[in-house]
Amino acid sequence: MPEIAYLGPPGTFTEQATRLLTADFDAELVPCETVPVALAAVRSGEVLAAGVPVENSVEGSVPATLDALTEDDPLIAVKEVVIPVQFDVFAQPGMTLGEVGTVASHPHALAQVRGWLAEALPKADVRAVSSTAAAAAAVADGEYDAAISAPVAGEHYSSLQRLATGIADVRDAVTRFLLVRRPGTLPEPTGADRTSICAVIGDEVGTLSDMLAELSLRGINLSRIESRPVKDHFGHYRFYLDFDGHVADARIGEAMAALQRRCDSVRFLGSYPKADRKPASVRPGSSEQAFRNAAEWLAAVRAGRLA
Ligand SMILES: O=C(O)C(=O)Cc1ccccc1
Repeated sequence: MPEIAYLGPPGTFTEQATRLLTADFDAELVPCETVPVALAAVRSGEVLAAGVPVENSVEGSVPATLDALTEDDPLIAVKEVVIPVQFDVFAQPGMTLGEVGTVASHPHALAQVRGWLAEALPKADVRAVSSTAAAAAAVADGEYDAAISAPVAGEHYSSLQRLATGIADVRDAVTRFLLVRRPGTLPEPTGADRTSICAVIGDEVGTLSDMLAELSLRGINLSRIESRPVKDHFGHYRFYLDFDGHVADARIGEAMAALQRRCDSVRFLGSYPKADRKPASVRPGSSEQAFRNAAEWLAAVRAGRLA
């Protein structure tokens, strides 16, 4: 049975997402302490793939994932899922909110309950740990007084009591997760796909706008752009781009080839079906047929077949 790594321990949001990402095959889920550890297990071949959090509707992208995707051998995303995230508070039995002196969670979770913490636990010492379930496990071990975790953590750490539920500052928050594996055959285009790339561009006038123009000229919808520093080169950045379409689509292929010419480097991070299954809107001049017609026309011109 293929092994699939995820940000553990059991009871994380990433475990729930990874179960959905692997719902169509038999998989054994392997908890890892961090996202880089999970991705290293994919790179070394220890596991087939990993489920990782990539972006949250409130707190933005997960920097550890973006960095770990690009700072070593290439990996590609083959599937995405978006799940709602709600948070509960867990503590040892008998403890009241007023007695909580230390509260732990994943940094992304802490950022999404800032308002609640300020109101309900204004004096508590807030500790960032590797995941929401790691926080619950640490509370069960007596390291902290309270954990902010996924509601499902209550099933895994059953010695704990739930002190509060639904504490997120923004209701309806969602997080996007990717299933990532070593490069190989790509998922088939579905007409409702997303492509992710990471591009490094020079510190010169117009390079970013030229890069974006390659997409807009071909009617490609950019759904996310994010920059992260190239760590050993102050002032240089990697740009992470998500756009609608599959690398097998003519307009996407042409845009990627243009980016490869213009940018210092481009890393392909995958083409995979969008979680919302919304088909890409394609302008008439950018359709597959339009590209085929144009290629045939050009071939004819070059062969001297036109009057
Ligand atoms: O710690 C977890 O449970 C995770 O899966 C990471 C995370 C944290 C907060 C929101 C979404 C994902």
